[in-house]
Amino acid sequence: MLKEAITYSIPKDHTVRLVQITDPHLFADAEGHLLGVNTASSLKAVVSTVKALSYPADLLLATGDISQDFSAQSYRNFVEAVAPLHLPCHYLPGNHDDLRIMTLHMQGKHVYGQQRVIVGNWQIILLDSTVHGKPGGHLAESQFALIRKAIAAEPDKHVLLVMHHNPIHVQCTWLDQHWMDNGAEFIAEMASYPQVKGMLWGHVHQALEQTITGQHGPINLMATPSTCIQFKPLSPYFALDMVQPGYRLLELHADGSMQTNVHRVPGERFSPDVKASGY
Ligand SMILES: Nc1ncnc2c1ncn2[C@@H]1O[C@@H]2COP(=O)(O)O[C@H]2[C@H]1O
Ligand SMILES: [Fe+2]
Repeated sequence: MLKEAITYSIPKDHTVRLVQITDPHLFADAEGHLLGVNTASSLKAVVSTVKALSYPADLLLATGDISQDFSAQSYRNFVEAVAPLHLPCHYLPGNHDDLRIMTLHMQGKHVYGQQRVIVGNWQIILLDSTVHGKPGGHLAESQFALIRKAIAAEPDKHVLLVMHHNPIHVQCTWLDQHWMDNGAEFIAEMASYPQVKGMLWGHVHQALEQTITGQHGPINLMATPSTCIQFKPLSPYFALDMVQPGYRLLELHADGSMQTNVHRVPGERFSPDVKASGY
């Protein structure tokens, strides 16, 4: 059975505007640090940067690794931290999340863990790519089934697929061992659906944009920086990047095209421990 979608009544010719925030790695303790970065402070800086833009977003996507300590309080902290944006928040789990604790404590009037959103001329499908106890991902058959049913239920909507793990390699050897290990199958099937226009994820703590040619036209692949530490692109071994925490804005046009940009916190406030070799 396909669960009901959350539907926003926005005119079909309207451009849908999204903010994506990913990998905040929060702790119960507001003083919690990940490799030298206070993750509550860096998320707060990202939220302030988004707010300062006065971007007319329709909703917020939170794409996993909300917590670094699996605590109930870390999830409550997240809901409180993004409240100043006054946006409905749609979330999915990452490898550092516990979906049960997350579901219980990511609570708020407009906080949703449901897997489908219908907004304007678009259907956004939020997938669970996690594998219990593992940093890497895999897309289960149940998630493929969800996508097939969702597309069949709304064949006239353009589709944005959102997940935590990267379905393609990002060319960081150490990190690519933790990718979505059936990403190639996933991409091959998705490329056959005319509705699928984009795929969006977190996990890799860096910005990446690629366009692939689907059977019916281009598909945009997008990865987004974490709101805390950044991984150095194209590094064979674990290495942090000194660029600042960031987020992504997306404009989904009614004709199926999209525009998107990554933005970062201004200044040089956040400097992780460059000598770190992992976490
Ligand atoms: N040095 C390392 N080598 C391989 N994996 C690592 C290393 N350090 C951390 N990781 C894992 O790789 C993951 C990539 O991003 P995550 O935020 O999911 O969390 C990270 C850890 O689970
Ligand atoms: Fe992460």
